[in-house]
Amino acid sequence: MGITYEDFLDLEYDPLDDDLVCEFYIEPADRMDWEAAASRVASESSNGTWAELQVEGSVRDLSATAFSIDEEAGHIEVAYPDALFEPGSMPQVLSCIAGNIMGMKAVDRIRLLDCEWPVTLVESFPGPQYGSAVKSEILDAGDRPATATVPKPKVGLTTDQHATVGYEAWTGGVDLLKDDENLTDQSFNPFEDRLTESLAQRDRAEDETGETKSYLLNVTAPGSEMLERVDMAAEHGCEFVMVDVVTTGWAAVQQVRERCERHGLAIHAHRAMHAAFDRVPDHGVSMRVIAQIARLCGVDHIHTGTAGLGKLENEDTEGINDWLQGECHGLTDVLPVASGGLHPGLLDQLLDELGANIAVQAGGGIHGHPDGTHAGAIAFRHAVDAAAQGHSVEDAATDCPELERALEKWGTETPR
Ligand SMILES: O=C(O)[C@H](O)COP(=O)(O)O
Ligand SMILES: [Mg+2]
Repeated sequence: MGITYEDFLDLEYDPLDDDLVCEFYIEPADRMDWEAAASRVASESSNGTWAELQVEGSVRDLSATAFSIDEEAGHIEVAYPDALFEPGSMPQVLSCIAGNIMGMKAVDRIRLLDCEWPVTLVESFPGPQYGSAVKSEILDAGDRPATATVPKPKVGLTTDQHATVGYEAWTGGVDLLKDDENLTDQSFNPFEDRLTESLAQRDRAEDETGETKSYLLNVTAPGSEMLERVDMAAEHGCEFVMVDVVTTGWAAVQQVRERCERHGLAIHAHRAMHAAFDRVPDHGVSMRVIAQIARLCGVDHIHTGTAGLGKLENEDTEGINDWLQGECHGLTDVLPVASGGLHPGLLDQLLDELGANIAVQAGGGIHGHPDGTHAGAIAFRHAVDAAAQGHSVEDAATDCPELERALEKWGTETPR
């Protein structure tokens, strides 16, 4: 007797401890019942196909099982046996659980909502080196949020302008200068020049302020070039690299993680393009799962949104942050980064929602200050410190004219 998709459904199945359990939202296609749709998801994402297969023996041990169907919520759960996966290979894992099934005609919509990662699979990945410990091991942020800024315009500043903006922001109180997602190695601001000039300004800012400062240097590049940029960052005394993790791909992130361990560098993950997977609520891969993948692969920071306060659509920032900072078979946590349309007037609300164990990043909310970057950085840092101590930004503005000016300009409104 062969294997058909019906073999991939067992509503009595109790997942084993080392099964990977995935929760999906699905909408079965026209004339497809729930059981048929759920079993096809389990089949196509493990070792079945549309046709009956004439095979016997241990190959069945690699089959996934759809074991729960909640028609009202549209949720199904599928358990995947450990042996289906190549340990430590995120591309292979994703080619199963978020592969062909995303385009399968048996379902009109399918979204990977959440995963329960078993210890065996988790232990095959490195996880982060530092996580939220970057705040004390690399920076002087202590119990307050770490602060970061992206020079704006996001591309087009010369190297000298970029490094000067860094100096102004660092001396205004910001911990981290950050490259933007689409700034890598362009003619107007070449990678190595930017690295050396920014770090020279960083050293100057550290001498003047007595605070530790660092730089989130975007090393995103194709192939071995990215690893060479990681090496360069370490040689020049940078403590972080930044990677556009979705556009660059998880295999490359895993390579960067390995190389960063050699140098003791922390990884800041920018999630540009995540919304192609997670913005449409009934299809794709949730940001929660993207964040889980990033933690397993070993990033130390990842952007998880602004709890709806900033300029970008976000899904459940709080829940994602809780997962990133919760227990997962001993993995180091990840420091979530709130970024995208933040300004000082939003920080008390943001910290109310997300707590202080985060990094907060503002580009426009610092460089768009009426008195420029330095004043913008002072306002931003003052608002962060006040919010971390439970004060409202309005109260905090009474002894900080820069913050008062920022509030006059932006109030406490969400930008668009
Ligand atoms: O990469 C980022 O996080 C953005 O550049 C944020 O920029 P903004 O603070 O101006 O929205
Ligand atoms: Mg950006």
